[in-house]
Amino acid sequence: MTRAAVLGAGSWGTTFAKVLADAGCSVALHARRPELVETIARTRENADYLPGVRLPAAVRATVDPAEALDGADVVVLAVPSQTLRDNLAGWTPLLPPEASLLSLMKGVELGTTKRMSEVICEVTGAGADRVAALSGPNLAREIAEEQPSATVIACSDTERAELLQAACGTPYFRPYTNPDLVGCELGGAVKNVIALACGVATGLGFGDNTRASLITRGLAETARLGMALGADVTTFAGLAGLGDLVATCSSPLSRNRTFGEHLGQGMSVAEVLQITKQTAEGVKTCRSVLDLARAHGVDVPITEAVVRVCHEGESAAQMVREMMSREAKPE
Ligand SMILES: NC(=O)C1=CN([C@@H]2O[C@H](COP(=O)(O)OP(=O)(O)OC[C@H]3O[C@@H](n4cnc5c(N)ncnc54)[C@H](O)[C@@H]3O)[C@@H](O)[C@H]2O)C=CC1
Ligand SMILES: O=C(CO)COP(=O)(O)O
Repeated sequence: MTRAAVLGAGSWGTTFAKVLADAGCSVALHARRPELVETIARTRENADYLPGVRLPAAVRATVDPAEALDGADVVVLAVPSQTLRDNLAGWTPLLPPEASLLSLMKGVELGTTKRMSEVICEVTGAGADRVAALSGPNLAREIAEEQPSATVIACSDTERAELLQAACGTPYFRPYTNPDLVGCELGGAVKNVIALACGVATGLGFGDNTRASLITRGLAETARLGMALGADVTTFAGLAGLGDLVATCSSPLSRNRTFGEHLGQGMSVAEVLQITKQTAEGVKTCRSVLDLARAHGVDVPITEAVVRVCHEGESAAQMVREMMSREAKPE
């Protein structure tokens, strides 16, 4: 039986622990707060993040990362992207040397512009063949409710990707493999930025034409950046590209879209941050994506607009005016 350790008991970490258990793994779920561990053990529910979802008996919550990691074949990382480096510093000495390291995170590190797999390799010293990323249209709540969906497991080592695919496939969760780690990780990170823009449009009262325009042009800028970074352009037509972009930009469950919607309704970034309890990765990752794009000479107008609104005080209305008055060009 595969032994999995899931580090991070937020909405996606907890949901993925359930997926792994339903796929037949024995799962240790590491949470930071002892009271949450105690509640999960007593009620079989993580009421803070997934109220009403019963966790299988094969999920064991623990506050001790050493206990979670002891004997793990698969280590799943599910913390906010900007905290990963610090989290890993504590966990690295405890990692079993042969374990696969699977990132669920969708962000790019501020300052370094590194993707999560790059941070993992750098901090842990693991070879690239041991590190994988899972990305796709995977809104946690829907998966926790066992609504059917598909995803991608990206790893340069295809055999390892296939082992991970087998470890987390269930009747409601269908993983595909893809060797294009760069494209899959970038698709997951940039879609959060585009979802913020779609949220702003929704908050301003705009409808499906606006949203579809942003999704389509957002995909174009993601693919341009991806190609500059060496990704396979076909990845962006897949689940980790278009699939995730459509789900996140369309769903009221998305934290990024909801964040943008509040901005579009006139709230300030500080006000929205105050009422946002979970991670909306795009708010910080938009800056890293813009840095990456500038370093590679790639035009990313939607990302630029999101950076202006999130970090430079531009209003949502001004953002729309500026985007719609850009110079005319061929598609
Ligand atoms: N929730 C979702 O539907 C999906 C989320 N993701 C990605 O998974 C990653 C994790 O997201 P969620 O579980 O949704 O986030 P969340 O905000 O629900 O939970 C984050 C978890 O990380 C823990 N954590 C550990 N160290 C932390 C620190 N230093 N600061 C803050 N929190 C810390 C928190 O205690 C919490 O359990 C993100 O990169 C997100 O983009 C990807 C697909 C779906
Ligand atoms: O990544 C996600 C769906 O695939 C979740 O999106 P949010 O982080 O915006 O909720």
